[in-house]
Amino acid sequence: MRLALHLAKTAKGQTSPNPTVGAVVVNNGEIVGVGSHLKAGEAHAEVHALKMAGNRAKGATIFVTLEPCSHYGKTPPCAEQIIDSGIKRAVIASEDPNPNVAGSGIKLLEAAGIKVESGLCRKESDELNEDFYHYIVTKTPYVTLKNAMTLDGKIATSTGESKWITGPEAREDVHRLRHKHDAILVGIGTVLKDDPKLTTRLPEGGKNPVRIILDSKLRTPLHANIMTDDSAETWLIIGEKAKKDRSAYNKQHVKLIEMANTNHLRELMVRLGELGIASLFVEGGARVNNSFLTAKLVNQLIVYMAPTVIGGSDAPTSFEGTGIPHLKDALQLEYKSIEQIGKDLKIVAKPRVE
Ligand SMILES: Nc1c(/N=C/[C@H](O)[C@H](O)[C@H](O)COP(=O)(O)O)[nH]c(=O)[nH]c1=O
Repeated sequence: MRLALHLAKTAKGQTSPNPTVGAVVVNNGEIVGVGSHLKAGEAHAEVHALKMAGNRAKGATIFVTLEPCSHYGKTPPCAEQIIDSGIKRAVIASEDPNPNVAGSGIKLLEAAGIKVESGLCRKESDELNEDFYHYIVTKTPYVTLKNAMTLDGKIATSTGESKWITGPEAREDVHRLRHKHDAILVGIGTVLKDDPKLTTRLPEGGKNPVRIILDSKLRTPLHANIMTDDSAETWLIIGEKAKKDRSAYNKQHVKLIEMANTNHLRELMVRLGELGIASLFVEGGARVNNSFLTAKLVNQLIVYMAPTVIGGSDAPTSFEGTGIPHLKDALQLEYKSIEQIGKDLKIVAKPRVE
């Protein structure tokens, strides 16, 4: 199962809106087939592993990180293919989170006389696809909010300098996160201040997320990187009152999405969910962070903390704006991991489930 989980992990970022899944077929203690789901619409992990096993799947055991599908999607159901292959035992980490199909794959296997055990490494498997589970159930994107700040919580100096607070290793890690997300969101403030590319730039390459800009008054400059660089889509979230002359923004990779009120982030999450965004990476700035914080839309917080101190009451912190006035209403999190990356700390925290 650990090998199946590793196979699933390596494809994270490639399979949206599907989960990442890994499968391993073992016959008499020998690995005879392995597979991962590599791209939505293509073969599922189990199919790759069974194809590799061939007739050595007969009497074998399949280890799979997510319950085999039982419905006809773009490919025939895996449960049927497992049955036809002669597998005699199936070990499953997690049941399918889709309430409509949870357990039906397992039932099909058991009805065909296959011995099924579920729950092995369930926690790791569920964590791997937490965004997918959230999206399947809520139809809105799973939101990861990322901050890069100094030890004293600043994201820039009082004179506006911010490049760079964190080191190259931490910044490369941020690009790994971008690769794993369907979309990246920043406010117009970040576009005007940093003119970011918001693309995934990794030595080994990677997928560019859709670039989403909260830009109620349509102030994105036409010469901005996100407008001139068409290697990724750019969606501008604008208000109804945004200046009418929108023709200049009429580009192949640019979409204008009009909202009655761009501050209604929950409504925006529904719209993005409808547009197939299952995972959203919020990279600031501080006012946007505050909006997601006060709207209680943060599903995961990732903080890169540099061992530097800059101080200054005018130096901006990660969450500006109103903040949460009373401690009793503070966003309560629990630490999931704290690791050092280069000179910086990477802290992953998730809202505490009451
Ligand atoms: N200032 C820092 C960051 N700053 C991140 C900015 O808010 C903005 O997302 C970047 O400028 C994006 O640029 P591009 O997409 O790479 O062209 N982010 C970091 O991780 N560390 C820092 O030190």
